[in-house]
Amino acid sequence: MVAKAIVTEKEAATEQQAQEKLRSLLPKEVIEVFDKSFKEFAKVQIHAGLKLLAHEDVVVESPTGSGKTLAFLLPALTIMKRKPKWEPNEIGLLVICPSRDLALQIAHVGQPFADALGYSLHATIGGKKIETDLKKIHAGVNILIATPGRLERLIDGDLREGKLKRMLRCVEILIVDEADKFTEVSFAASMNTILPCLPKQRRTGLFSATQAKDKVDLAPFTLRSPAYIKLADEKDVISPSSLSAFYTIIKADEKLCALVEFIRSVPDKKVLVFFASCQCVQYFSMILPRILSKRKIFAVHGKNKKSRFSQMTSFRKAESAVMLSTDLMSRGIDIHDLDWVVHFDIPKKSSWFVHRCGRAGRNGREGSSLLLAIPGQTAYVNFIKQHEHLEMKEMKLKTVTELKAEQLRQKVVGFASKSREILEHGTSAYVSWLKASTTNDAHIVCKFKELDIIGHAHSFGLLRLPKCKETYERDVSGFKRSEVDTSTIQYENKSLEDKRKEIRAKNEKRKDIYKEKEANDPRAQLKKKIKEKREGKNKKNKGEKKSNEKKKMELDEKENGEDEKVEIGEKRKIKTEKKDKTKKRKVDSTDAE
Ligand SMILES: Nc1ncnc2c1ncn2[C@@H]1O[C@H](COP(=O)(O)OP(=O)(O)OP(=O)(O)O)[C@@H](O)[C@H]1O
Repeated sequence: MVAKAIVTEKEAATEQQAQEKLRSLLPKEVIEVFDKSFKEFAKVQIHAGLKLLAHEDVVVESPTGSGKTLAFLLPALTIMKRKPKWEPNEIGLLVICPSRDLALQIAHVGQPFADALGYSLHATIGGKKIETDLKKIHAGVNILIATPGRLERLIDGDLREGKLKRMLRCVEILIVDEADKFTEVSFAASMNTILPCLPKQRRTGLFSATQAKDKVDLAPFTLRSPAYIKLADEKDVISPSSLSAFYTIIKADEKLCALVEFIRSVPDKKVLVFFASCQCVQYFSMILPRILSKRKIFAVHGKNKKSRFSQMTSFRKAESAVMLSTDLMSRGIDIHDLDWVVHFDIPKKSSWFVHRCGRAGRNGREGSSLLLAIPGQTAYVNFIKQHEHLEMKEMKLKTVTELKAEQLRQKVVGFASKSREILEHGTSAYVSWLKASTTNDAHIVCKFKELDIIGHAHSFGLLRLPKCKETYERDVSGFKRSEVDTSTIQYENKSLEDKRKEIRAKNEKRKDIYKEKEANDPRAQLKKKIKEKREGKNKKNKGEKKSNEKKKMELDEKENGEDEKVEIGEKRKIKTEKKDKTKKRKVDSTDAE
């Protein structure tokens, strides 16, 4: 597959001409909806739109927040409009994206255009019943926005009727948003189910801020001599020029204190904090509201599927708030007034880092990102600069002190000492952090064995250091173990506590019954006696055995010694006899000579 030359500014003539050219190609319904919200097309919308409308496949790489969503929706809807009528059971546009939240966001952007054109649009994401979704799609869909896993399950679930496959065979445009994400193994199975259902004679557009570095990874999409459109801001980097990236070096013990002090320093800003795992988001969403009681704190992660949408909506609406999230929100999510992105932990893949940063500084609006790095992670700053072309400047968090960190640790230990939920979530969060720290792609530059895991345990406010593979091999003597008896810590949730008490009582009762049974059961008594006797005997035997063994060894030594002596004596005797014989023979022979 020989790709065409990279599209450059020259090729698209002047910006104004290009604007007019694209405007002339779009249906009036689309223009009317677009003009309600925007004045002119973004650069990526011009370049991608002109290529797609010229019947070319495209691979588009454009900075985060540069307007890629409309860059594929506008031309895709225009291509659909070329067909006079779309029947309810014909899907003309299929958009695949990696997360539910992004699918809903794309549907939200595309709905007004679909309504204006009279097309039915549906976003199919996990969490709803397969049958319900299939029923809705069978009733009639022209534009389908789907997460791959969900679409795979719908195709598998519809095999009997096969109506969905027939609908997919009408697809004229396939759009894959955050396309490089689909080169990850986790999506391979789903894509292998979906792609063969689509007609080969279609337009395909792959969009992302970071396209796959190896073009071989794009093979499954069967692109036909695609145009590679690579747009970058002035500094020729993936991140927009409106984004300022920082890092700060803090001790592991002071990490939570650094996050709290930073959030306090931006009271009227919108902050998005990224953690390494769901468990960390769950845990810190329990303790941060107790520390920053005046701030609105929201949380989204893969486990809170039900409340995720409402948390996102509330965060979007809030003037100033803090959102705690996993990398679920690292791609595509558009919160146009987000001011800060904070990396509490580094992501699993370094390419996700720039996507995380790109949640801020969108579409020309100023935004910033801050990496909380601990000693041993400074190499990560250069790693990102080298691999992701994102330069970070150092920032000092002056209000963070050892004393404040220790006071905060004791405060969190206090929370955990009164709430079993916090105690248990803290431990599982810390264990998940340990595992994440050994599996990210930067462990080459940030070696796990150099990470201060004890300092992190203090930052998590743990009462006990969990026993697991990662802590097992380490010197944990520096850990500040709390004297609180954790078995006395109760759940805040009454029903949970009652259940725990019930289980403990049952266990105690079982132990008493066993003891009583053993005391009253002659056979058990006999068994116990025999066992004791045997143990006694064994002990005695062991003792005797040991002493016998010792005696035997002594005897052996002795016997061996004697045997050896005898042996040596006999050997010596034999030798002397031999000597005598040879002497005698000599004497004889000399006589004979
Ligand atoms: N032509 C335009 N003029 C002004 N703003 C626009 C235009 N097109 C899109 N936007 C706005 O820019 C913001 C970013 O758009 P979008 O989410 O499509 O960016 P993106 O490139 O897909 O970002 P990401 O790489 O993070 O997915 C949105 O708030 C959107 O409303």
